Amino acid sequence: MKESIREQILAVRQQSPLVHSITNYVVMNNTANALLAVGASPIMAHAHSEMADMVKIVGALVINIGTLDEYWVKSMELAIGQANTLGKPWILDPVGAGATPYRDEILRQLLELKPTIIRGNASEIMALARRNVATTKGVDSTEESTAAVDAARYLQQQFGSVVCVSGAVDIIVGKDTTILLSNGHPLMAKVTGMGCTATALIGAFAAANPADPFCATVSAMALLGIAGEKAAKVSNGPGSMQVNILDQLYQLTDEAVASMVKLEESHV
Ligand SMILES: Nc1ncnc2c1ncn2[C@@H]1O[C@H](COP(=O)(O)OP(=O)(O)O)[C@@H](O)[C@H]1O
Ligand SMILES: Cc1ncsc1CCOP(=O)(O)O
Ligand SMILES: [Mg+2]
Repeated sequence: MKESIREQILAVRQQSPLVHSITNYVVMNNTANALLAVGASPIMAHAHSEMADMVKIVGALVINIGTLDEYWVKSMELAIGQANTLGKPWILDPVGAGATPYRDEILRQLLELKPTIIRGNASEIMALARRNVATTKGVDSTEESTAAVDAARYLQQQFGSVVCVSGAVDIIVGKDTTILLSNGHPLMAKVTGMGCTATALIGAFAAANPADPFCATVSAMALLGIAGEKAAKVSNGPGSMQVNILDQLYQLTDEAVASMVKLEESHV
């Protein structure tokens, strides 16, 4: 797996894939900068009239419901329809799942379109699977990622998606394999849009490596976690952390990621 992570990082830098995001107002700038820092190319667009043409020219589509509304939901459906027709990977970030009935109903409809990859925090993944949802706190998790493993497995089996639950430990659930990554730093959760950034980077890795969405997800999460770890060492708080992560995403070599990754694999 470590060798595959190295190859995937190099593939993103060599190919510089174009990633289309329909994402929320809060994180547009952060995620565009993170995509550029890893060597990918961002485009954000949501006009109905250009969705089908836009998806034709991109390598992957990121759907993030953070600040959804009725117009944007239609944009999402048009873009996903085209991605599915063309066999391009699309990644769902169920921001705030469980917060309101509207959000949950839209997510139910989006799940039927079978995302290639789903990435959310534990509360969101549990709400998405409608499992053990005790509490929700908007966009932040009230649960540890380990509490959402059953929910992630359920989603994987039901919709065929690779499912990533992020948190102190990132858990990536594929058809036959589950990988746990223990990189990262608590300061990452103090920067808004860190989860959305994870999802955007997964988009870049899935675009460069469409044949292996599981490994693409592991690679993106490993890179971000290690960038967070290194950034935290030179940051004074959330403000400097936000910019230092971008520098680390830009500077980290594939060798450094392979040597620093804390990865545990289970075949279940
Ligand atoms: N306590 C923590 N320790 C280490 N890494 C963390 C921690 N909390 C979040 N992260 C990292 O921050 C990124 C965003 O994850 P998370 O905070 O779960 O997403 P969201 O912003 O959607 O709630 C992931 O790369 C995750 O590994
Ligand atoms: C605060 C907020 N409100 C709507 S979207 C959003 C950003 C959430 O970003 P993340 O899930 O990456 O923390
Ligand atoms: Mg989130």
